Amino acid sequence: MEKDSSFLFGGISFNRKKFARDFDRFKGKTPVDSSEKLQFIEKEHRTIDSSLENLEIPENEKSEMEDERNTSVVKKRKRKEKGTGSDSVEGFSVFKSSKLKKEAASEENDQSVNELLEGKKEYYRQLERDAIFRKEHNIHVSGSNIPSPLHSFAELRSRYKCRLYLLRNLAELGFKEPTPIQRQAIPVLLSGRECFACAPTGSGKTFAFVFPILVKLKHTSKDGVRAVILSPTKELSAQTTRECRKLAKGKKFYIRSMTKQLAKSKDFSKLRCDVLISTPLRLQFAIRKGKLDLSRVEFLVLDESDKLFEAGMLEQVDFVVKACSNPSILRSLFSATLPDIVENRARTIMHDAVRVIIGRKNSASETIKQKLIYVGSEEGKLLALRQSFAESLNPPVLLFVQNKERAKELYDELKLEDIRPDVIHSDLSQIQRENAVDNFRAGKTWVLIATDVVARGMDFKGVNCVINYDFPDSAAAYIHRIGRSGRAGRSGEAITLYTEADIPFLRNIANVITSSGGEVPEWIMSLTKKKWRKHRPQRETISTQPDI
Ligand SMILES: Nc1ncnc2c1ncn2[C@@H]1O[C@H](COP(=O)(O)OP(=O)(O)OP(=O)(O)O)[C@@H](O)[C@H]1O
Repeated sequence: MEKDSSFLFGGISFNRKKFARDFDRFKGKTPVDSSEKLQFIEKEHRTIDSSLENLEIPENEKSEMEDERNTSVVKKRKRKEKGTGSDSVEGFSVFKSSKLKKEAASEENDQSVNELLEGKKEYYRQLERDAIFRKEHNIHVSGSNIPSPLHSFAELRSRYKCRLYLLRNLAELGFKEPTPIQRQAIPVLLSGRECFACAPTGSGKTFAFVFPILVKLKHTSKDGVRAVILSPTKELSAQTTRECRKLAKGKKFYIRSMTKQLAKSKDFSKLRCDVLISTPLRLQFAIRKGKLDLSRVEFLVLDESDKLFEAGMLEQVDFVVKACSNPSILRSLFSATLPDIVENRARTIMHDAVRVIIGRKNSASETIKQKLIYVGSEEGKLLALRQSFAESLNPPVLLFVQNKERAKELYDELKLEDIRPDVIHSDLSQIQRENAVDNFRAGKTWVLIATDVVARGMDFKGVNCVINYDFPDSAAAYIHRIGRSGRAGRSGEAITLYTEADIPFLRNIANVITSSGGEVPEWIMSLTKKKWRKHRPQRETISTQPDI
């Protein structure tokens, strides 16, 4: 391989030093006499064998190449047997000169070496094609033996024998081609590899993990839970359950969300469940109290994994991970933000995982137009908001505040205005929260005031604008909040209001804006970057009523 072509292999870890002999072999040293030729051929076989073991050949290609090799060995054996037969013909073989025999053998061996070299060249060509394709789709990978990315959904049938019903359901959903994360993460999981995946908000991560589960489960079983998907919130669990059922339509799988009621079951032994979607807390509760057995779980997905690894949930996640004790379990982590600390922690529980990053790690979706607006003080926020709504209100709009108290206050301020507002936070009952989500989805409410409880994973189609009424408390929170708009390639808008108290943290958000192609005033970029500690300053009460 020439030096100048190696840029194509970005993300593929091929150790040139380790395989120096392989490179040398392609540099054109050809043996001359036949004994040297035979030694060369034997060496070829040995090196190619060991190379096949060490190189990053996708499993399917590896077995194809091995098939090819075996066929050539069988052919060779047959030819040899044929040759032995003629040797036994009396009066003929005895006159055959040993020189002729050697030449014939050498020709055969030359042919098989050529075949092997051609196989290996084809393998390199495939690597190069994969690298070009990944580059085109902004897919970055690391790990060994990484399967080729998908060019189309149809390939799922030819490469992984995916059932027709799944392809039909994809077509019914209107999905014409895989998104970048689906192109790479689906083959990784279907090849039986564990996976860390980081891709922008709204880029189709849900189907990237649900699809392989449904392909692999094939049919329903009475053997207990076979796949577990952990989500940080009940809303997201309910949404993932719905998406999973959509994809499984027409097939009798038991896909369940761990509701409060279900978690209280005394006995799970008779529960038919193929895929279980839950928050860590409810699952921990069910395992402890209801003796839910997860020892046969074959797939474990940690969705919004960085959130799941935060203090407060980590212990419950750890409990669930331990309960999924099947030694051949396949684990995967998905999020739009994957800090190094989470990756490092996760590596301790994963085996030979493939890392798939779409675009730049921890960055916002490029389809969202991001703006920063200075409002001076808390009072200025309400003024700016009312002015903006008066000028143009393009619903649906999501308004984020920093805690439930402020959500209630802002709702009280806006509830009588002609903007059809509603509110969602953790003090509401499950039914009230579900209604708030459903009404917003159905367009019955136009402005939803929310805490970070709906900042992650929620797929409200067509949210035109996200307003950070209160400055987010981390770059990750910012990325997830604004990611409720601009989903599945649509455009969106995100406005972040900031006061004097927020200025020290502006630079961190500005970095996210610039890395996703947005523009930020020079003075903000020259601020010193401050280490985030949850930025939730004490803010004045939201009210236009004068204090008495
Ligand atoms: N191949 C596809 N073609 C078109 N649309 C798709 C495709 N795959 C998924 N979608 C749609 O894209 C939207 C966003 O997908 P999804 O909710 O999985 O995003 P996500 O990457 O998980 O986002 P988040 O990080 O916010 O959780 C959904 O409405 C989904 O139906």
